[in-house]
Amino acid sequence: MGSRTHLRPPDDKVTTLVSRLPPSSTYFSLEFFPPKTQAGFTNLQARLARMTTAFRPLFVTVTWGAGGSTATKSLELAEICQRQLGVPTVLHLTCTNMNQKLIDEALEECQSVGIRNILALRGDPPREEYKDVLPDPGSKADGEEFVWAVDLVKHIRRKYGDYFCIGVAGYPEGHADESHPEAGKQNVEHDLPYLAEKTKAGADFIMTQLTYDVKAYRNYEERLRNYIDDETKKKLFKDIPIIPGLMPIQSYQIIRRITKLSHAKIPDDISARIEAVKNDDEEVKKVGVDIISELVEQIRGMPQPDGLPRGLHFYTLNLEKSVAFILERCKLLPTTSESEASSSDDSDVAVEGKEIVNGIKSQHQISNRAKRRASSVNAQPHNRVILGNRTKSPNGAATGPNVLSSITAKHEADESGSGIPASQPTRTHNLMISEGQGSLGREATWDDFPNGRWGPSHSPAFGEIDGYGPSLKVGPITARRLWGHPKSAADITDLFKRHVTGELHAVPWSDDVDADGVSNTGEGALRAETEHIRKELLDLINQGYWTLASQPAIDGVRSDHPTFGWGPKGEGFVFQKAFVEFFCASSAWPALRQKLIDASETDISWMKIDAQGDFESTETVSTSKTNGASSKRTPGTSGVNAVTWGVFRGKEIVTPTIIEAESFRTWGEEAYSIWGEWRRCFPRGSREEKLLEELRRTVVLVNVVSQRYVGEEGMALWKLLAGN
Ligand SMILES: Cc1cc2nc3c(=O)[nH]c(=O)nc-3n(C[C@H](O)[C@H](O)[C@H](O)COP(=O)(O)OP(=O)(O)OC[C@H]3O[C@@H](n4cnc5c(N)ncnc54)[C@H](O)[C@@H]3O)c2cc1C
Ligand SMILES: NC(=O)c1ccc[n+]([C@@H]2O[C@H](COP(=O)([O-])OP(=O)(O)OC[C@H]3O[C@@H](n4cnc5c(N)ncnc54)[C@H](O)[C@@H]3O)[C@@H](O)[C@H]2O)c1
Repeated sequence: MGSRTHLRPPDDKVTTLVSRLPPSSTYFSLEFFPPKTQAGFTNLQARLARMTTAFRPLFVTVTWGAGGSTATKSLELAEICQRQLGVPTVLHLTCTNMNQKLIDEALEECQSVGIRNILALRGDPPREEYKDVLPDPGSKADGEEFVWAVDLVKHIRRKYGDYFCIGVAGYPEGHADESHPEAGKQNVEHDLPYLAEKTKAGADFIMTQLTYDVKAYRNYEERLRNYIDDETKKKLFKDIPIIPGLMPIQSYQIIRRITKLSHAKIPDDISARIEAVKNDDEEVKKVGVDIISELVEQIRGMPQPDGLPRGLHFYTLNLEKSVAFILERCKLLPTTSESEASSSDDSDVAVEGKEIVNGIKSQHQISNRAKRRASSVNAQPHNRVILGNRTKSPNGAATGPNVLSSITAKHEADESGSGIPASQPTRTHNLMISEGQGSLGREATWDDFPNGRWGPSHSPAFGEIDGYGPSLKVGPITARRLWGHPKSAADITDLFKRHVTGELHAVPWSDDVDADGVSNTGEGALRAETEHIRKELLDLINQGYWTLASQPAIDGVRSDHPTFGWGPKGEGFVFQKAFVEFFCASSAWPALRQKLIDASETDISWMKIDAQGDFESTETVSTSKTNGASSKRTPGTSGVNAVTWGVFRGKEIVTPTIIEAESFRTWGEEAYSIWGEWRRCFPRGSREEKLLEELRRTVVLVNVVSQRYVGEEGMALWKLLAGN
């Protein structure tokens, strides 16, 4: 054990919580990731308070960025969940590609805040350069090396005894990566001996990769339950909790990307239902709720070993509405008492009044601040999905002390409950969240386009797709296959040219690429809209502007337009301002900067950042000019620029793509770390490695938007940038 003084922790181990549930009951857990931006973090706290109060999961889990990239934020979030909200928390922890001292620091920190559960993972395959990064002397046993998740399980057991309850990952459709290409693409049988090894080393429960394939999941669970370990000749997984991972469907783009990233198959019938509504986000969410609710029912119908409660794990992506609908539809929530029902029309009182205790009160105060902030950008308070057949659960509510009042609370549940005691108006809250009623409903926005182009940075879901941190998305072998061995800036220019002509489907910064280097969406290298500005983009690339993203100006085309349309079909019009984002040499920046400053500020807005985090924009320059009394605009405005918007019948204006300073800065950090990851695909000291490091240090990242989108003026951006 570590040397620090620790709180006497409650027995919040997942296995203990499960053992206290009534036989054959159903429980669920929720996964969250640390948001990228400070505003997102603040808003997530409010959302967590709402979700844990209203949904009462048995426990929550907090992800860990691969290589420790989110270490501080993950620990902060886990502490908020465990201590402030009093919800038993599982911290995910990976063990590869980071200074291994971090692992013990994280485990010690968990002890000091009373966290009793770790999901022990490998993370990305280990990279050579991390082999020498040893932990502090004495913390590792001789010969101990972190290569697989089992090494972390062993380390935790050796050093921390049985303080932690340990979960490990399972893969119903098989695990896939470059570390064992000889095993074929995905092979459940290949994984089983290693899952057995993790269990024998001390794992207490298995949590699975997300799946939409109920047949594959049924086979997997059956296979595990009947698996006989070669060494012990025992049925090793006979009664271990196996918790299937389910991800609510938030948008067409997200499900396409996430299933590719996680190598999960979408069965044909499910795929057809989603494809049929793919251009209408609201419909996708509705159908998604149906699909996941059906999966939940099918999984609940599968036999469990005697009396073992059935667990379900929801990957929330920090979003709340779809989960609220699914929990409601599947009757996974405690019922509403009469008094609760009567409070539903008076939601502000119900939320902020006497039933909210201790820390949670302040959480709701935070959420009110968040509400005010949210209303300033992209607020869509009346967004709602109407679902039929909402019935009240026939089972009684769970009883017990108030979990939110103390971290030592016990967790008990009846047959339908989730395991968290019910002294809050939980079902009422849930209905408010899903139906958009009262203050809870207003706060619980859909975050409609959280991972589309660049949604609002204040969304807790902003910018993440899997919550495991920034990444090149492919391993070294695939990176070299896709992008070759760059030895000069001209080689990089060539890659970008090939990308924009459609010959190469991804550059290292593209989202649309999975671990095998294949397009995620299957829609090809670029969106169809890019065709309209291909010539202009190629001109820019030839000038040394390596373009990463762009869009042409659009002046009110119908929402069912085959190239530019989105949103409810035939019910509105969509608009876009032209923009482009690119890297260019820092030596080219002063002249370009001057050109942008000389352009009319009402026509152009721009932002620039470099590897050191030096940020400049129209507004910072404008502010400094104001100090010299030459500005034409109000300084210090928020830096928020809606560049795509839609006007639909009966709705507020929808703004799926917003360019703003905070998200640009966050993206900038990620974009430079991708240079760093690409560099590591080559041997130390090689020409390629030196070139990529040199470029990482010296290029600047620039984003330019033209405010003019009407008629001929829509081409003004390209003319400005092309002109010398
Ligand atoms: C529920 C869940 C949560 C996750 N959370 C995170 C997270 O927060 N952050 C993050 O970065 N990633 C996360 N991941 C992703 C995970 O880190 C990756 O899937 C990783 O590639 C494998 O991790 P693992 O723990 O399954 O590794 P392992 O158990 O080590 O297995 C990795 C692969 O290697 C094989 N293998 C294991 N041991 C050996 C051996 N001795 N010899 C040969 N082959 C072997 C296995 O069969 C498997 O194919 C999560 C995954 C799941 C399912
Ligand atoms: N500025 C920000 O705040 C911010 C934040 C996050 C992400 N990003 C950018 O978004 C990209 C991924 O986001 P997304 O998946 O939502 O974008 P996306 O897939 O919607 O792409 C945006 C548009 O850029 C075009 N495009 C793609 N690659 C291009 C290239 N190399 N050159 C010119 N145009 C190209 C696409 O065809 C599409 O029209 C990242 O690569 C990054 O450049 C920017």
